[in-house]
Amino acid sequence: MLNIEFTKMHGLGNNYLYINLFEHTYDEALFVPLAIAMSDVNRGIGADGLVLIHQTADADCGMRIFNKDGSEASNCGNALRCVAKYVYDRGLLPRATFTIQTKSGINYVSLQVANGEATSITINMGQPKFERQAMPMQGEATAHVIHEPFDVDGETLHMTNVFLGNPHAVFFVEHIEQAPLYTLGEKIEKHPIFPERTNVEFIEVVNDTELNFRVWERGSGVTEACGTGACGAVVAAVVNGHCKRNEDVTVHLAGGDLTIKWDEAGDVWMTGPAAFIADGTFFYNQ
Ligand SMILES: N[C@H](CCC[C@H](N)C(=O)O)C(=O)O
Repeated sequence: MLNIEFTKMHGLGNNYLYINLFEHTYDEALFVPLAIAMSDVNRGIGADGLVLIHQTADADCGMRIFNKDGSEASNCGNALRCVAKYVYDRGLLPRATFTIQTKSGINYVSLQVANGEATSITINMGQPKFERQAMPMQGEATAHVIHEPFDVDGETLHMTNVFLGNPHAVFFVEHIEQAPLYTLGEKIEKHPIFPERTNVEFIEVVNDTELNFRVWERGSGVTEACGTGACGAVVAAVVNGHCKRNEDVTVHLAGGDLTIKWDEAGDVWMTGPAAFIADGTFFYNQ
């Protein structure tokens, strides 16, 4: 049996189990089954997935994220904010600005701090891509998908695709509470047109600086919040003429609000909270 020390944290209710690889070393083959076992709410701890905090020569620290089905993703906005809070509050990186490496690149982080704790975290989430090949999505490799008809389960929706280190299929709806999250979320996630699946976001435009948002996440299902998804939603809203570049947009997710801006330089900025829930030991029977 392996005793696995972990910290549970959440970003607007999107909760992960964090393992500090600055202090522990495990076999690489362990992480996928461990993500599944620890995320299980009945026989494990219960979470949306597993996040590894590790050292890297390319940035001040590194992060890997596994969804609760064990699939590894290349980026995670809520986990980035939680990792930033973890390494600052626990003294691994006692600085208010630093970089975190993910599989999709290097993210610049700046913290608002009070009494030795990070109270709000701002992250440069990089520049969006729109080509089908980026998602990836079948069809003409360099084509963009902006408000295009998309047939699923006998319905025709209009889809906008945005890649921000991970794929987002974004759909605008009249009323967010009527979004077909549970009826179509998984069908879109696993649609054969997406060979590596996709995250699925439904957006209601409140006005040009406010969006209501719900998400079906690849590999985790419905979650309270999705940071990369909120960034993708704002980018999709701008390219569809609902919001403006270089303006703060408030995204109302089920778990709370994020402030997102797609600036003139092309970078997408995300600002929001992160919180500790518990420290613990998981007794893992391999
Ligand atoms: N399910 C996502 C990873 C987690 C992203 C989300 N939790 C966020 O905060 O960005 C994927 O497979 O691409």
